[in-house]
Amino acid sequence: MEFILYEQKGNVGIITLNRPKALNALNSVVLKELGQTFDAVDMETVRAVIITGAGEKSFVAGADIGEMSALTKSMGEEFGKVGNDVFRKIELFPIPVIAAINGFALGGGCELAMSCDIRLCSDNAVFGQPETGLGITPGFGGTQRLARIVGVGKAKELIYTCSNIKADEALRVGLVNAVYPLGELMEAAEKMAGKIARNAPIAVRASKQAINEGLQTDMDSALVIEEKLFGNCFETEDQKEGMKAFLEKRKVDKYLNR
Ligand SMILES: C/C=C/C(=O)SCCNC(=O)CCNC(=O)[C@H](O)C(C)(C)COP(=O)(O)OP(=O)(O)OC[C@H]1O[C@@H](n2cnc3c(N)ncnc32)[C@H](O)[C@@H]1OP(=O)(O)O
Repeated sequence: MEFILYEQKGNVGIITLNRPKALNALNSVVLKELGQTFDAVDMETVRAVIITGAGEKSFVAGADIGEMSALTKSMGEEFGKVGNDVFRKIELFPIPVIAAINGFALGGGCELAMSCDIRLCSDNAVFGQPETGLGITPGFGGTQRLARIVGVGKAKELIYTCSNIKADEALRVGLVNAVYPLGELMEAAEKMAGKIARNAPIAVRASKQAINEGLQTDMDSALVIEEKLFGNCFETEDQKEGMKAFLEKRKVDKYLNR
């Protein structure tokens, strides 16, 4: 991999976008490698993934403007599909993905963060969708996910005005879950990932699936989705052990993922 670093620490996979000279901007190679990295995650042992940027200045400063400057209409549509396919893979990834946003998260960088389940950022983080200032729309899902996360009015304001927001406002509008001093961000992300990894993996995966699928439909249909996934948990060894441990007033040593 030229632009992606990956390491597994216990049950947590850590992906680092490593193109610091371009503030981790996303060109076609980075996007391809990012998709391949998720495909290669060991799903037997990894129970949560963290994605962050190399350096202390930028998570991802957007899609690569140099590459995009030469695109035609059809090439632009194809580039949008490349990014959307990778980000949809992340959004639908079976286990939780935490974005540890360590600086600029602009355009495709903000869109990448929004494809993750949980967003934690450092106090130097800056978010924005500056695309209309470049003559394009957001193209990796920003018109859809930003409105769903911060509300239609705020999303339209940010996209129409190309205004950036800092970490404190991102927290206020619900774009991030929490803000940390830069030097504490990864520790906080790994701590949260570790908490997730200690819970029953089948139940965590089923919860992500229920939320993702339920949001696509009406409440009655969504509750049926939840009922089926809830019921499935009762044929797992982890459910038997989890409830037995409570009744025996002890902690579960380790869920077995079965
Ligand atoms: C479908 C998705 C679409 C999109 O994402 S559209 C793109 C959205 N992103 C942006 O518009 C942000 C573009 N970048 C900037 O505005 C600035 O950067 C920053 C405010 C993030 C940082 O400014 P400063 O601290 O002055 O650094 P610097 O000298 O501008 O950047 C350092 C190096 O990083 C390269 N770079 C930064 N962002 C991108 C990018 N999005 N695509 C390609 N290269 C980028 C620069 O060019 C430069 O490189 P060199 O030193 O060789 O000139």
